[in-house]
Amino acid sequence: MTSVGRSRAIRVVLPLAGFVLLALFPVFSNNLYLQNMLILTFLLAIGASGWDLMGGFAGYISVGNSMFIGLGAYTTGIIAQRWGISPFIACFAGGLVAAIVAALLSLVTRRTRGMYFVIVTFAALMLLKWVAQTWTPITGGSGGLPMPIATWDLAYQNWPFYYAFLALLAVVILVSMKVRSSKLGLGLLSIHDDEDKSTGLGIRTAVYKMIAFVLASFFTGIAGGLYGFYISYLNPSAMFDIVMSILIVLAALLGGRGSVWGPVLGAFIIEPLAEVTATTVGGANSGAIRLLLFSGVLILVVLFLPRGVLPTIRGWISRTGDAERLRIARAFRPRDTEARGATAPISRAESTGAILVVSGLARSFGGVKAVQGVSLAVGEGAVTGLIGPNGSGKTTLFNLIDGTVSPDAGAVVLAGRALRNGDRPGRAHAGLARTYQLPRLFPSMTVLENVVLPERRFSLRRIFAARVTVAERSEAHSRLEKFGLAGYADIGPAELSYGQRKLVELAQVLTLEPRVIMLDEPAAGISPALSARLSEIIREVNSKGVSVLLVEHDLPFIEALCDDVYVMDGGVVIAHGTVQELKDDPLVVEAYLGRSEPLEVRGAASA
Ligand SMILES: Nc1ncnc2c1ncn2[C@@H]1O[C@H](COP(=O)(O)OP(=O)(O)OP(=O)(O)O)[C@@H](O)[C@H]1O
Repeated sequence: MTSVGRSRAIRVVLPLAGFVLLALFPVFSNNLYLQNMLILTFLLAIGASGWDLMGGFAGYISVGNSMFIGLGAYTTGIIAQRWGISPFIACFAGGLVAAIVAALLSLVTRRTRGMYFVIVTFAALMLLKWVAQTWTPITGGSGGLPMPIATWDLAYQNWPFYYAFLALLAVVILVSMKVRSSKLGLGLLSIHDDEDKSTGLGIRTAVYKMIAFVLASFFTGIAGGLYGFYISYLNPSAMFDIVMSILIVLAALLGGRGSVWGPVLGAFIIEPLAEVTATTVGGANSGAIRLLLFSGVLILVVLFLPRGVLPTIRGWISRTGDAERLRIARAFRPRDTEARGATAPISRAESTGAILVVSGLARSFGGVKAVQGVSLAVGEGAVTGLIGPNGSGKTTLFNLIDGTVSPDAGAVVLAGRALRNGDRPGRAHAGLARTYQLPRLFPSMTVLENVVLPERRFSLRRIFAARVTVAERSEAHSRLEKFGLAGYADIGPAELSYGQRKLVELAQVLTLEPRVIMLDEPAAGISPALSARLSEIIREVNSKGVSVLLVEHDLPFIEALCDDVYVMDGGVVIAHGTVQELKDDPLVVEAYLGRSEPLEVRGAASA
């Protein structure tokens, strides 16, 4: 058996064996203490696995996920008490209510990032606890809410609870696996790495985050309903418990966030510790002491084991594999990266009409007028240049065109359609793509996954499709091969040179099948050989009908590709024409070089 086959077998056999052992445990042992500990471990593992969908995959840290346990428990309790429905059935309504609250929170937080999400989830937990305490007619207030008493034969002990939790944990693990192996998981990873860039690649990040949060809360809510039934009496402090929220985060972080098994492993480590402290820390301040204790452990884990147990171990194992893959990739470095001679620029005459029209775009940052009423047009099938000295507003103009920054005034029209502000993925779907001055690839993915990630159009069905389909893999492979990067498909972008990363970013945006690509200084900081190769690639992409707006300081590079060039200075367009026309324009020469000598456009950089 190969090493890949062996590791795959281990990944299947180990969890199955663990599951069978856990399933058989109550049959062979009637130790109620251990059964109770395992039930609480399952609850924590379900909570931590759910938390990980947002916290681990997408990087959105919630410190209020125990609210879903509380919501599930109270919904189940109220339904069971009022309508006599079994809590084993009512708990699904608990999951639904938790999911609805998560959807509402997602809507509220859809424009917030980082710390704001932490604060909102904490505030929601406190608010719901207050509601449970004060809405006495429904929740029983601080006095609590009794759950129905379990009616099965005592000989079965806690079996129904035990197996219900174990089955739910198995479902949550399967869901987590499905998320990981689907486009949803890939999209969440892209949010984790660089959400801003992700939206520019057409990913509807707000929808991805909402689905992850709703999935997590649904299962945590069901678990909450079962838990409420198990402990038979609900009170607001125990159900909306901040210590439980901390334990959930701790289990996911300790085991390893962003992985299927990490949060489960973490729960099996943390729950026994929580049990020990629950029995040893007593007195009036026991809650506060446990909160301090676990918060302290959380800080230690973040400081000293930031990736968690499982990913750290996996990292040790795969380091040798990665080094080998990189060695093979380098051995197959393509021969055709030598510089090629300059070819004729792509003439304005070859293009017809304008595909991209920018009119009157303006944007200030405080007192800095970065872009002031800029208008320009990119002809259909043209490669249009945009040059200007540092700080003249080129990147800001790109940000305004692709929707990263909203304009104070002006409009962008693509293929005759005015683009809506505030809908960046929509601009990508309409056919607008861009690369960055400093390439921004997603470090948590392989090169191939980076190329496959962009979303041409949004559909819920696509979100649950395979992370990389067979067709996508072969399409990405052939593009990487054309770019001379075939051997690098399965390694991380961190292993690539700066220039190679620029090429991968270009390969990535081509997945959008764009009508216009905006390239921000593609040749900056790369070798002359790679620069020549890039020039060839741009030419080839353009020959397939893709229009290009090219920002570049390297004038020979610009001259080789385009004869239609805009010049910006101080946030405005000061000239427009062919490179030959511009190089004699005193205004351009003055702005660009700060002195009145003709611009040197041929020779130096292509030498
Ligand atoms: N987010 C921001 N906040 C404040 N000022 C900004 C911001 N973005 C850009 N600016 C300012 O706007 C002006 C134009 O910057 P911009 O980066 O667009 O120029 P550029 O032509 O792309 O320069 P370079 O060639 O060096 O990349 C500069 O004065 C810059 O400091």
